[in-house]
Amino acid sequence: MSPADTADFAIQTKALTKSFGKQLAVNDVDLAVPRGSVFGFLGPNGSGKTSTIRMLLGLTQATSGEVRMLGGAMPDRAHSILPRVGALVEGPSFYPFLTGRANLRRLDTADRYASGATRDARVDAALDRVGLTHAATKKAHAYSLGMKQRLGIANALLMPRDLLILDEPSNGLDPQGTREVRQLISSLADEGTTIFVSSHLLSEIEQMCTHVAVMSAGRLLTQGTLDELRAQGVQRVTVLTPDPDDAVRVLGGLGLHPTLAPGHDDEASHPATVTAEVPLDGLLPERITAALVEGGVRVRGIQVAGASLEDRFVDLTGEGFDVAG
Ligand SMILES: Nc1ncnc2c1ncn2[C@@H]1O[C@H](COP(=O)(O)OP(=O)(O)OP(=O)(O)O)[C@@H](O)[C@H]1O
Repeated sequence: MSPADTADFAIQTKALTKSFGKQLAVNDVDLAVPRGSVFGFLGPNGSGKTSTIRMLLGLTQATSGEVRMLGGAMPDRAHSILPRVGALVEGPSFYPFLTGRANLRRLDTADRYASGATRDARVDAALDRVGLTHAATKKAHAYSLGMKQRLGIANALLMPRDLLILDEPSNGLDPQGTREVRQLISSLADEGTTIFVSSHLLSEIEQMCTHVAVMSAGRLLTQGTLDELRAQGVQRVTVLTPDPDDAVRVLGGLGLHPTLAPGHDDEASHPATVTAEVPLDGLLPERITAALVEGGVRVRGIQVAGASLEDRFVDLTGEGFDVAG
């Protein structure tokens, strides 16, 4: 990857691979995360998200492949890149009997790029940024999970960042905590920070991201904007009719591959359901309806519905996604 190729990307990987013994946790992954995006890194548990993130940040060595972040090669240029990258990986750990503010001061002290002269101001600004000023003097053990997660994000924000990498930031949070984290991510994105956020929850990615990449069993199945992914799907036509055989014939004549829903009792007056996939760039609904009517099919109902992102991801991964918020 030449630097010119990577100028528009906050993160770019090429053939990134990590194996643990015989197991390929991350298999030949080419990620391209545009600058300014909120990029959702979606995949079921165990699909290789955390291993990828750990390689991006230089926390573990890649078995093979390349990583560039903010235009520089990792891990060679880590010393100039990492100060511009904030990260929340595998849940923050804090000293329970120190206050939120004292915890952040401690963590900042451990950062060799952070200046002691500006520490107090930066800690207070980060607490303010995540809405924890009121709880700054509370001990961390008294924080709710959502507050702890926000304190973890505050830690990632102690220095000005061009890129934030957040591994499952809503893990273990209740709906209110999830909402708080989502709002925080949106407002950080509004300020121009590129955000790379992993999740196993499709609904979460759909609500806050501009882009998404889908991982399954170590492989990157697809990536792009949410709209691009939706556009890759298919639509489905569903016809309710007492003339299912004619409907199958007419739809077949339009080049579709219709199927009759099971359970039809062949009783002439009972409507049956016939469905077929329709390519998104294919037939218009009105053309399908006209062909059915012209073919003598008594249409009691017709619906042409787009595939949801969820359908698309199930198609891609062959597994159900956790869609709950
Ligand atoms: N240190 C390790 N040693 C051996 N196997 C590992 C190690 N770390 C991860 N793995 C395996 O690699 C695969 C990918 O794990 P990884 O944690 O990257 O997935 P993930 O998508 O982040 O899932 P989760 O959300 O559950 O963490 C899993 O099968 C996991 O068991």
